[in-house]
Amino acid sequence: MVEKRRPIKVREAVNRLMTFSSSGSVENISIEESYGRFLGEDLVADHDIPLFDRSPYDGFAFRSNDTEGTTRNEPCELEVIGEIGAGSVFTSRVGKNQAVRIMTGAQIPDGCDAVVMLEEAKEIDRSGKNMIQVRRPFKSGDNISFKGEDTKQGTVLASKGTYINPGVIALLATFGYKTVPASKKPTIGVIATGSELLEIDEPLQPGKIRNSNAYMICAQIERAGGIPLYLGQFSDDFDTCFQQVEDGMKKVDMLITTGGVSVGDYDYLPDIYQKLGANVLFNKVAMRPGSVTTIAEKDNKLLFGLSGNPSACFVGFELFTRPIIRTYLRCEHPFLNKVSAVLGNDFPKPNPFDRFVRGQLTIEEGRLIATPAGLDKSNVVSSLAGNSLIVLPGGTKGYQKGSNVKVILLEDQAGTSFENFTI
Ligand SMILES: Nc1nc2c(c(=O)[nH]1)N[C@H]1C(S)=C(S)[C@@H](COP(=O)(O)OP(=O)(O)OC[C@H]3O[C@@H](n4cnc5c(N)ncnc54)[C@H](O)[C@@H]3O)O[C@H]1N2
Ligand code: MOO
Ligand SMILES: [Mg+2]
Repeated sequence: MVEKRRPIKVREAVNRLMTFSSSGSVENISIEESYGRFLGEDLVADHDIPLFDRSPYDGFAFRSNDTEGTTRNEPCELEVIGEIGAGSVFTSRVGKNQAVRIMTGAQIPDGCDAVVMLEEAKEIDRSGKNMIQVRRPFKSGDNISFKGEDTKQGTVLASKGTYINPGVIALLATFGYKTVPASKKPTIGVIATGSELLEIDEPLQPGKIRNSNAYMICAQIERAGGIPLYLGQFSDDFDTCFQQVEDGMKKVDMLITTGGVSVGDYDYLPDIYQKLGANVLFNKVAMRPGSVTTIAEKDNKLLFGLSGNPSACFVGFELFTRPIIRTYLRCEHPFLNKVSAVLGNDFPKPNPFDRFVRGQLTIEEGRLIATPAGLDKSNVVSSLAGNSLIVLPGGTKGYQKGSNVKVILLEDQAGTSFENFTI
C-alpha cells in the first residue's frame, strides 16, 4: 500500500523550515570583489558627509552681510583676495568686503557664509585690485553645501544583509572600506537522481532525458547568493544515492537533491532520510507545482528534497531554499517580494491547491501585467524562463484575464519579511 501523505499549507511548511534557519559568519573581502555580495554588518557613517561646508559651484565665497541692500543698479564691490580649487584650504580669514575665488567642492573659507556663481559675478579691475561686483543681496547659507547635509555621523546607511549594488559600493568607498565585511556564502550541494538522466553533452537516446535540473538549480543558488557545489548525477540505485547524500553532506552547508522524492518504486529519498536518521519536516505541501517537496534536517543541516519535475523543482527552490540562503546571508528580508498585477490571460484550470504559475511580468501603459508562460504542468521546462511566479490561491475553478493577482518577483533583491510573505 502506497504511503498516504498529508499536505500542509505553504505558510506552515515555510514556518517549520525557518525554525532551522541560521546565519553564517562574516568574512572580509576587497571592495573590488564586493559587488553582488551581501553586507555582513550594518554600514554606519563614522563621519559627517560632507565633512566640511563646501561650495557646490565655481564662484566666489564672501560674507553675506556685505551684500545687504545691493541692487542691480547699485552693486556691491568685493575684493578678491585669493583663490582655491577643490582639495585646497584657504588659510586666512576673509574680512569685510572681501571674497575668495572658489571652485566646486572646495572648503568654504573662514568668515564666508555665501557663494555667488561665476556667471552671476562681474569681475573688474580697480587700480590694479581684482574686484567682483555682486548685483543682489545674499542670505547666510546661500549656495553652500553644509557639513553633514548628505549624511550625519552615526546614520545606518545600509543594514546587514543588504545586497551590495553599485550605490552601496559608493557608500563603502566613501567611508573608507578598502575591505568589506561580507556575509560568507553558504555552499550548497546539488545531487541529481534518475536513471533516465543523460549528461547534457550526450546524444539523446530512447527513454532518456538531459539533466536540466542540476544546471538550473546551480544557477538559482547563485542568484540567491550561495555557492553551488555540483556533486553529480546518479542513477536510481539506493546504495549509490545514499552514499552520495551521506558523503555530500560532509562537504556542504546544505544539500539539494532533485528527483526520487515521490512514491514511485525508484523514489529512494524517503528511505535515504530514514536510513540517515534525518528529521523529516514535511513531505507534502498543498501547492502546485512542487507538492512532493520534502525537507529534512540532520545535525542542523537541511536537506532539500526537490521534485524531479523541472517546474516543481524550480518553485520548490524559490519558496523554500532561497529564504534559507538569504537568512544565512544575514538578510533581514529573506523572502521573495510580491507585487499586485493584472492577469494577462485566462487561467482556466481548477485550483485545489495554491498554484505558482511561472510567468512574465511586464509593464504595459503603466500597468503591471502578469502573463502565464508556456504550458502550466510541473514536468514542463518551456515555462521556466520568466521573471516571476503568479500566485493563484487554491479553492477556485480558475482565474479570468483581468483579475487582480499577486506576483512573486524572482529577480528582486530587497525581499520581504515572513509577515508579508502571505501565501
Ligand atoms: N502515484 C503518484 N505519482 C506521482 C505523485 C503522486 O503523488 N502519486 N506525484 C507526482 C508529482 S506531483 C510529482 S512533482 C512527481 C515527483 O517526482 P519525483 O520527485 O519523485 O521525481 P522523479 O520521479 O525522479 O522524476 C519526475 C520527473 O522529472 C524528470 N526529472 C528528474 N530529474 C530530472 C532532471 N535532473 N532534469 C530534468 N528532468 C528530470 C523525470 O524524468 C520525471 O519525468 O511525481 C509525480 N508522480
Ligand atoms: O510536486 Mo508536483 O509538481 O505538484 O506536480
Ligand atoms: Mg518519482
